[in-house]
Amino acid sequence: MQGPGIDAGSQPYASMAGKLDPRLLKALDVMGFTSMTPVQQRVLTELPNWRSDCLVQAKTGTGKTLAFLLPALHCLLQGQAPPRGKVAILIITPTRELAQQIAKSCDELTSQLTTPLECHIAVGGTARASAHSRFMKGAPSILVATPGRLKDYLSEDYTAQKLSNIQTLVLDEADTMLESGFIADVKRILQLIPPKSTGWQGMCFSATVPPKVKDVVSVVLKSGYSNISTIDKNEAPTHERVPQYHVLIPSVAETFTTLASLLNMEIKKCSKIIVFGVTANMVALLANVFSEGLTPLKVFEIHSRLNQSRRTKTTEMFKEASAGIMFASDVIGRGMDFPNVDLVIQVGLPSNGEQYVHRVGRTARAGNDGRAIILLTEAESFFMKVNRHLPIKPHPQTDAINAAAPLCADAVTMAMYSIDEETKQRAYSSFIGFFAGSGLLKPLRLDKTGLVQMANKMAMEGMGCPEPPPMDKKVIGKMGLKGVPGFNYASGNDLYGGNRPQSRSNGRHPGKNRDALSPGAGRDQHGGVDKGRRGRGGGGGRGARRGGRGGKPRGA
Ligand SMILES: Nc1ncnc2c1ncn2[C@@H]1O[C@H](COP(=O)(O)OP(=O)(O)OP(=O)(O)O)[C@@H](O)[C@H]1O
Repeated sequence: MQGPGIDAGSQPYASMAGKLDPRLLKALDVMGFTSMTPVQQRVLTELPNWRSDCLVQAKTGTGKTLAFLLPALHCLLQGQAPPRGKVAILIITPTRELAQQIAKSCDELTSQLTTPLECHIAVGGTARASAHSRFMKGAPSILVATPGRLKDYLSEDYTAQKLSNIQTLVLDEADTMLESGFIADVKRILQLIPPKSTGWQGMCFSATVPPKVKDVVSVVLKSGYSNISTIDKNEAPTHERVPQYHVLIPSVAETFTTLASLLNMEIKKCSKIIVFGVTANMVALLANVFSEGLTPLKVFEIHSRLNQSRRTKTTEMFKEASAGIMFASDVIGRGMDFPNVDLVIQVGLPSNGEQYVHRVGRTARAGNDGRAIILLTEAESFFMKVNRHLPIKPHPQTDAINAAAPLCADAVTMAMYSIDEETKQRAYSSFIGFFAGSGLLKPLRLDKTGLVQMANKMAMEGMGCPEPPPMDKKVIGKMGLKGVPGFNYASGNDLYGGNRPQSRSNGRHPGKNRDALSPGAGRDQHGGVDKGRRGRGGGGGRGARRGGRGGKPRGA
């Protein structure tokens, strides 16, 4: 169980006998964890006491989950427990998968108690009624939640009563929880639980703590909180055990062939790989295309456009798998612990340097080794310049990868031919929406017309579309691109009207997703519906026609 280097130089857990609750120590033993990881050791030995507020930073995959669970559970077991049925430990995470993973670790840690502690989950995308009923009827001591569903629980007085005796509040992935996407929810949640003055402990954990986080951390931590970091100021926030490379391509049109070429080369060395794409719909396209015989490895797919039961099943299967490629959006970009991932590939830009670090951190966990590669266009290579602290070097086989890319063109074209137009259209639309809404046009030196031209090039040269995929005028307007030339305009009716031919469907994309045509169909790091970001535009997602139509392409 121990990774080869995870416990280097750290204390054995046996040294905590008499300090840490013996049932937790026994559970650690059963889990096979004999030594503390550095962050676990620092938290357990340096906090003034285990009820102290803290901001803790340690690299990805170094055991931060146990570093917050152990002191919180110890205090619950050894201190004055709240009345039965009331939650003592509240853990907030950005994604549903991470909530499920943390709850599992919590259950393992409490497995040696005679009367088990109940750890419940409150996340979106699941049957709310049954989870809520279990929560209300049960005796939950720990709740792991995503912000949207937690806010929903807290908005009902009788449910909020269950959370009226909080002892510890943990913000996992604290920097993202305190960023613009989540901070409003977190602040609302804080208004609905007992005030900080009641004395609950605040714990904030992340592998990345950009300076701006320290300005807002006071919403959960009281001044004078302990600041623990296992990362030296001058050190890169990624593992030294992860060589990191970039592969540059002249234009987005080469994305698919270059990725095919790169994977052909890499699977000689790596068998468990995660490929991150820029948007959920782009990930869906990649997963579909590579399922069409472009790789001998089993293909997995995860993003917010899939229903939660499928996401959960895929997560479990990929955790168990010894080999395979997971095409993923940022729903698994942070915190997720998939054992033995050899390689992380990022196709296109991450949302920022922090997100790059977290994605890379899906490999080389628990002391293991790994590699990371980012595939960017020449124009996107500004990412390396603005993130000079990241040790990303040119891939030593860039020339060979680029030279072999055209040889993959026929296979990619064939694979693209078998993909339904709706999947391509959604990828195209989300790609435009992502760039239009991200503030990336300036560093890319693109204007809006250039963006549409870039997307059209990708669609027609990379995805095999005979013309730019149709776009609803309203959606274009919402993206702030009204009047920009190059679109293949279509009204919602034309896009989804009754005279569409049958599209190929393999059951993977039920097409009930309205987001694909909305400007909100961009980044996927907040786990989709939990944040209430579902798009309003589009029409109810039925098939689309092969080859598109519905309006003249202008320009492009
Ligand atoms: N003391 C330990 N000894 C050996 N392995 C451990 C120990 N503690 C945790 N691990 C294992 O290390 C892996 C990474 O742990 P965890 O997921 O908590 O990392 P993390 O620091 O939270 O990562 P991230 O920043 O990506 O969220 C898990 O597989 C976990 O079981």
